[in-house]
Parts: sequence; C-alpha cells; structure tokens
Amino acid sequence: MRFVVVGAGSIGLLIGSYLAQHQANVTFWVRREEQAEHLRSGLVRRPENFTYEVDSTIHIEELPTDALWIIAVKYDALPVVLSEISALPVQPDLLFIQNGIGHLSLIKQYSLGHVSFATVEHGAARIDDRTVSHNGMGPINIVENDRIAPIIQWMQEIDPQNFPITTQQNAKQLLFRKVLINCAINPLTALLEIRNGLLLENPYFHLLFRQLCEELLSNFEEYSDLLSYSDIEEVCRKTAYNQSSMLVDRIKGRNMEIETILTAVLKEINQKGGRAPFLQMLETALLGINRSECGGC
Ligand SMILES: NC(=O)C1=CN([C@@H]2O[C@H](COP(=O)(O)OP(=O)(O)OC[C@H]3O[C@@H](n4cnc5c(N)ncnc54)[C@H](OP(=O)(O)O)[C@@H]3O)[C@@H](O)[C@H]2O)C=CC1
Ligand SMILES: CC(C)(CO)C(=O)C(=O)O
Repeated sequence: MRFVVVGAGSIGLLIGSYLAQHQANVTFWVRREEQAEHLRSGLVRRPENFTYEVDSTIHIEELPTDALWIIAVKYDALPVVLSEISALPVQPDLLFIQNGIGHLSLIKQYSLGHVSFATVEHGAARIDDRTVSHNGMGPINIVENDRIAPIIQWMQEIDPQNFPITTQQNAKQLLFRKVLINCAINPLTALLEIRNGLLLENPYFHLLFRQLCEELLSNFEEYSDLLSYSDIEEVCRKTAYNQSSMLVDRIKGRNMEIETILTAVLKEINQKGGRAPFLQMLETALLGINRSECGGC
C-alpha cells in the first residue's frame, strides 16, 4: 500500500507511524527541509518508542500520484496545499481528516481528483519533527467509498486494537458528529488551558462541560441517534491526557481552528433559529485570545 501524508504534525505523524509499522510505503510532504531530513532517519512513536521507516520530501513533484494522499494539515493551511495539488498534471486520490466542517465547502473551489473524508478520535501530540506521542485512542471514521475500499479494508485489518478504523456512509453526518464533539471539548480546554480529562475530573469544569454539551445537543436533536452526552464524555475520557489541538495552537501562538469549528456550528444553529449563548461566548473569547496571542494572525 502506498500513502502520501501531507503535513507531519501530530495527526499526520500518528497515522503515518501506524501505516509504516505495517509495511506500507509512506512518504511525507512537509514544508521544511530540516523536517524532511529528520523524518528520513525514522519516525518514532511514543510510548513504545519504536522507530518506523518513512520517506519525506518538500518537493511535490517527487510524490507518487498513484498513492492515497492523506491531507493532515490544519484548515487554515488547506488553501496553500490545495493550490499546489490542483496544479498537478495527474490528480491523486485525497483523504481529508480535518476537524470542523469548513473544508466541505472550501475544497469545492479547487479542481481536485477523487476526495474522501474521515474524522479522527485519537489524541496525539508532536514531540519533535520525527516523534509523536499517542495520547489517547479512538477510531478513525472514514466515509465509505468504492474507489478506496481496498485501502480502507487493509487499514481496518492492520491493528484494530490500537488503530481502529470504522466506516460511515454520510460525510456531512460524520463530520457534524465530530464537530459537535470538538465544540464541546476544544474551546473549553483552550480557554481554561487544561488537558481534556480535567473537563471530567474537576467538578467546576465538569459543570461547564455538561452545560455546553446540553446546549449543543439540544440544538441538534436530529443527531440524537448518532451522538449522546456519554459519547462526548467517552472521547474526553479516552483522550484525558491529551491537550486538544486548539489548546496546542493557543500555547504555540498559532491560529486556532475557530472558524471551521465554532463559527461554522453557530452559523448552522442560527440558520435553524436555535440559540447557543454559551458557545457564542466561547467563540468571542477565543477570537479575542487569537487576536492578542496569535503571532501570525
Ligand atoms: N492533535 C490532535 O490530537 C487531533 C487533531 N485533529 C485534527 O487534525 C488536523 C491536523 O491537526 P494536528 O496534527 O494537531 O496539527 P499540527 O499543527 O500538529 O500539524 C499540522 C502540520 O501541517 C504542516 N503544514 C502546514 N502548512 C503546510 C504546508 N503548506 N505544507 C506542508 N505541511 C504544512 C505543519 O508544518 P510545520 O510544522 O512546518 O508548521 C504541521 O506539521 C486538524 O484539523 C486537527 O483539528 C483531529 C483529532 C485529534
Ligand atoms: C479528539 C480530540 C478532542 C483529541 O484531543 C480532538 O479532536 C482535538 O484535539 O482536536
């Protein structure tokens, strides 16, 4: 099996490590030559600390187009990456794993080949350019599709215990389920500067978490078969020792994924005539934090 992983951050490194561990041919497309060199000396995954062999380059023209390309950059990096991919003479198959829902419409602006979507419920943190820490286990849910069915089947078989893969039919439902989970976990952890598990362990934070979940779930009753309060709690418990991707962005002074997660969900709620004052307050607070703390925004 051949894969290109676009972006060697927390999730790109995590997914690449499992694929390489099971003898897939994995090439990372990164933007710094220094990182490409580090990765060529092996990708390390903690806590096991085993090293896996991968290839890496900064040059898009060196990448195989007969591979599945897993797009593992953040939402705000998609325009740069997709402009380059859409200019390729042969279009590879793409799998988007971003949190949020903004990319569903964004990608329509580019002329791409076959695209699929997935959501990731693992917790992961990049330690350095070639080392990732697997901080919490959850499924990768991929939207079923015939074109990449053999690859999905292979992925399902490699390590169901630690790298479970499930499939779903409806992309919008799948992404929506995950964005509601992220609305419940990411903004509070980023604002309070706490790891995910403290939303359950600290009674005051737990109260806020419950209130936010109630607000979200009551606005999306049509999702009650797909997502319950205990499902959100389970993701939080399984990733208890992870810092959410939004908190990591805040700590590093990077742009937080507010637009594709909070703003997009608030827009849906407004369109339905619903109300979400708690989520609205979190959006405003995080936009303010982004404004004063994010270096490049
Ligand atoms: N971290 C987590 O636990 C989880 C994250 N997610 C989602 O997964 C997605 C990825 O997040 P995460 O892995 O945490 O993000 P990271 O910030 O850790 O990684 C993003 C990577 O993209 C790279 N990148 C940015 N621009 C480009 C470019 N133009 N070309 C090539 N590479 C580029 C960055 O490179 P550089 O290092 O050079 O800046 C970085 O390595 C997000 O949508 C996130 O919400 C989902 C579930 C859990
Ligand atoms: C699954 C979870 C909540 C893990 O922290 C995540 O999606 C994120 O951090 O963005």
